[in-house]
Amino acid sequence: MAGRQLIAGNWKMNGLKSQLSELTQLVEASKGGLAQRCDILVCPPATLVGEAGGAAGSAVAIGGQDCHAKASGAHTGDVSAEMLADAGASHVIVGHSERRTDHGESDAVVRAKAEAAWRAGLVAIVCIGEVEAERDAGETLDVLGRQLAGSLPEGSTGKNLVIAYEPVWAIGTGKTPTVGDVAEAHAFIRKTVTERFGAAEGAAIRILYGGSVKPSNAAELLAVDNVDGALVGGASLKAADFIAICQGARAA
Ligand SMILES: O=C[C@H](O)COP(=O)(O)O
Repeated sequence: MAGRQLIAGNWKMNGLKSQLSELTQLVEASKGGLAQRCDILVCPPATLVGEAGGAAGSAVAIGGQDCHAKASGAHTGDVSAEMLADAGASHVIVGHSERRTDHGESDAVVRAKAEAAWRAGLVAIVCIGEVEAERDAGETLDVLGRQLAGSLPEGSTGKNLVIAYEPVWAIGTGKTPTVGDVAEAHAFIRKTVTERFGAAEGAAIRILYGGSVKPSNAAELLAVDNVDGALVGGASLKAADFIAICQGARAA
């Protein structure tokens, strides 16, 4: 178990400036005591990272949703980890299944992006997870093992890395694995990182669960062994829902 839980919101490609009023409500709740319960992170679209950082102050951490592996250069439309850090981000999600699917990102690309995050001083949130056919074929742990081996850089620690386990079939579908399945996957991830990075870092690396987390199931999922927080998509867009999920965090 890695101490305080981290509840991270991923706004994905949602959010105009008006969405920042939801962040403002979250900041108020954080200052009002929610931050004592868990660490809170919001990853808005890149267009809002700077403004979100200004609104969040130190009450809520701000992260990016992706970064390029290089620091700068001729890569139209891309954003570097250095740019995110410069705008006020402390974290960046890499290897989300939507990036892996929409942009063909391989484990090697994800690993390079995690290293880029570190170069810029950001915490990398590396996403892994099986698709439904792999789950149905009983291949979940094989897939996770392969993705961990390929996506995590050498030198991963509890300070520079967070892992998000997101079964792809549970993302945005309202379907969630059983708590037993979540426990099995997280125990496997813990064992894998402990074997590779040693007992201290293996224990310190936070492993988030993601996929249809909402106020009604958050406390149950967050109580599972080796679940060190949640990566929340749709339900992070409404402050009231996200606050309710944070309130489901296990007391440290
Ligand atoms: O990054 C977040 C995940 O993809 C989960 O999304 P969701 O909560 O909308 O299922």
